[in-house]
Amino acid sequence: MSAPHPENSLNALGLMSGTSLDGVDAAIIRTNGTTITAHGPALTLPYPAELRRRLRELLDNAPGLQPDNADLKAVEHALTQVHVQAVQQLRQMAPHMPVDVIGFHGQTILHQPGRTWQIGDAAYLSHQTNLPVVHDFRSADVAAGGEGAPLVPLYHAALLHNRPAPVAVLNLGGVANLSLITRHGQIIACDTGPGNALLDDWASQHTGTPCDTDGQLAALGTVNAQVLEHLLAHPFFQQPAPKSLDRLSFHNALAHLAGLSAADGAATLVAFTVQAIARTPLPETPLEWFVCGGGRHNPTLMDALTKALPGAVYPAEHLGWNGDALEAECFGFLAIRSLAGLPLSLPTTTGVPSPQTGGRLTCMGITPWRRWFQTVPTHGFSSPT
Ligand SMILES: Nc1ncnc2c1ncn2[C@@H]1O[C@H](COP(=O)(O)OP(=O)(O)OP(=O)(O)O)[C@@H](O)[C@H]1O
Ligand SMILES: CC(=O)N[C@H]1[C@@H]2OC[C@@H](O2)[C@@H](O)[C@@H]1O[C@H](C)C(=O)O
Repeated sequence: MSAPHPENSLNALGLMSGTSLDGVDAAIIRTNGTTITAHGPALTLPYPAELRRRLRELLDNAPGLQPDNADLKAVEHALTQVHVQAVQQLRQMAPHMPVDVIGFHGQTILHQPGRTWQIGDAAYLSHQTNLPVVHDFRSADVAAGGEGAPLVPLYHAALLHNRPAPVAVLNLGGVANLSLITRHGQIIACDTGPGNALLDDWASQHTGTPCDTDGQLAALGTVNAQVLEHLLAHPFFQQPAPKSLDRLSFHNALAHLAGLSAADGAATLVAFTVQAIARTPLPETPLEWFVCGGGRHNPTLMDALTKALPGAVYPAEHLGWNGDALEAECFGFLAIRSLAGLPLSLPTTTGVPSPQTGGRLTCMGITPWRRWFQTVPTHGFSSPT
């Protein structure tokens, strides 16, 4: 299939609710699914503490839950309502970029080999916003034998198209993942290990704060080398890429920190995140690493990364990107790729046997698209009124 023409670009609003469970990231981009012709505004709408607590409870219980479970449905509705608000607020901020379509990731509550589960009510979101919604981005990849994650590498590659290779993007979310673009333009990707999720849990247990704000606790501690090596002995690190993780894949790791002071535990968890990245085998060594995701706000983590990684380490803003909005932008980008029938994943990003399309379209109120539909030859059928 030939690449879509830049003039066929649409304004896509991407929505991402990540593994940190902290809120919804929303961003607008203009794209044809290959190039990004404009970046619009972005915002983050935090979840109320009670919703965060209920989401965490869902994650902990997800393996035994039925899709029609009443609590699950209630949380899904509350979560979707926050997404609706995010869309409404962002549209008000961008009257110059009227939204054509929403890319809605939803919230992953379970991610295991052969099974990935995102909650979020696309029909309600579409109805409330009167916009078409592309969602369910991971199922087709998993059904075809892929990991279903990470999906952001094709967006990273689009952003990096004129950067000297080898070059990498590193996302430090609840889970960390990287994309490497090689000299020959190959896109290699995987989840690397924990990002901030364990550190968040540790900080919340020891200081009552939702994260180790500005890395202050970890900066006071000393890495326990023995515990660190124990953590890095997890079988995940022996698996070849592509590979992916669940928010709770390393949940038991905190038990290995028992007996450490709050500061030493935090320092050891920072080293765990960093060493998991530094030890990920890559076919080429990146000249530059561009770091996005909330972890780049943690100076202790960024300093440790800079020391451990070969090549220069920069926050995403070094290239003028918004490092808090990249994943949301990505799901706008993938929504357009889905509509254009372009792959969302590759054998080198998710392990899927061949480049894989994906996403599902839900249209409850398609007013913006009626104009478009009415221009399409109807072969004897009349257009909807
Ligand atoms: N000032 C800060 N100091 C330390 N950590 C911070 C700071 N700001 C954000 N973070 C970290 O960033 C996390 C949120 O990151 P982000 O929003 O990228 O995660 P996510 O998108 O939910 O995760 P994922 O990419 O795995 O889906 C917070 O949970 C926190 O750990
Ligand atoms: C199953 C799932 O939701 N995975 C997330 C998670 O958060 C980071 C990492 O693990 C990544 O694999 C993925 O998110 C991004 C957006 C991705 O698919 O690329």
